[in-house]
Amino acid sequence: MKQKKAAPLIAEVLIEALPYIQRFKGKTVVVKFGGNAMVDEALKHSFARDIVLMKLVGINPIVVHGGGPQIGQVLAKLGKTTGFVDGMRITDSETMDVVEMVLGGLVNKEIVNLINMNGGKAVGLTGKDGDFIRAKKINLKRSALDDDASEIIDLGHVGEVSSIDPAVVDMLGRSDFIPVIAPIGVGADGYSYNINADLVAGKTAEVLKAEKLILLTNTAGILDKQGGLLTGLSVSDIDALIADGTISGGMIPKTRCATDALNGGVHSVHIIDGRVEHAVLLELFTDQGVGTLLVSRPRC
Ligand SMILES: Nc1ncnc2c1ncn2[C@@H]1O[C@H](COP(=O)(O)OP(=O)(O)O)[C@@H](O)[C@H]1O
Ligand SMILES: CC(=O)N[C@@H](CCC(=O)OP(=O)(O)O)C(=O)O
Repeated sequence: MKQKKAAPLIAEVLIEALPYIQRFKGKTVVVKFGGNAMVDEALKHSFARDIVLMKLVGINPIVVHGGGPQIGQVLAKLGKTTGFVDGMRITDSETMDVVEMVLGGLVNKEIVNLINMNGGKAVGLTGKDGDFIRAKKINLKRSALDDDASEIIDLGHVGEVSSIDPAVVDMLGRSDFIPVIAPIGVGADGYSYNINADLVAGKTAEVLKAEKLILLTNTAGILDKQGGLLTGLSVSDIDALIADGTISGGMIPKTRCATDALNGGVHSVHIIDGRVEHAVLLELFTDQGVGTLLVSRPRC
């Protein structure tokens, strides 16, 4: 039986959420669910419930998902290995087929199903649906920070977003539906492109003029070299942390997309710990928030 004295606490929590619900009602929030955050069933359900609750209180959640580890598992079963450069998977034609099957099929439909099982109405999309994510082959310089570097690394079918048509996602989001987007784009040549999910989330947030972009991952946020949590970071702080090697691997595209989104008008970006139950609700509706907050300018 529930203890009676918990009731004032519940009321307190709900009241704490009220100003946030009022502030975010009618606003779009893009939530990126990273493959590393999809670690166990309970967490996946808590994520889905958070998304459903957001929709019910009048926020417009748009889910963009990853699935890097899930792609890796299927590739391993097929006896195939792939390398990464700056957090991007080198993607040959065979790997692209696996990426499309895993992201557009397995992972996308799992998330759609989870949201629907928890009372939402999710609709899964890849960038091919309605031709809404146009992609082009990514040109990665030998050093991501060196604009003058002449050597381009060929990552195969890895793309970057050339444009996003917001119409289909906007239409779904304005109705009862919750769009769930797999990060696959289509080129002018009709080929599929494997796009890092963080990049798709950032561009989607920018194009939809989202209030917030929330990136769930498998760390407490951006950590310093001693493992301490960093927060209140500006675009210039991020550049410095990449240059000195504090930010590396998969955190590079994540922070790059975050800074692009901030420069593109998204109000705030949060990198939060997807291993914590209800991390999205804790970030949105509580005074303390969680994880790393990124802002466009240094805070005074
Ligand atoms: N400074 C940093 N702070 C936190 N994580 C970092 C940092 N630098 C590199 N990383 C790595 O980035 C990973 C998150 O990126 P990624 O594996 O692509 O996750 P996701 O699947 O959530 O997109 C972390 O698990 C960690 O290994
Ligand atoms: C180009 C590139 O690297 N694409 C990613 C797409 C999935 C992704 O981004 O998944 P996470 O968010 O779980 O890392 C990949 O192939 O793994």
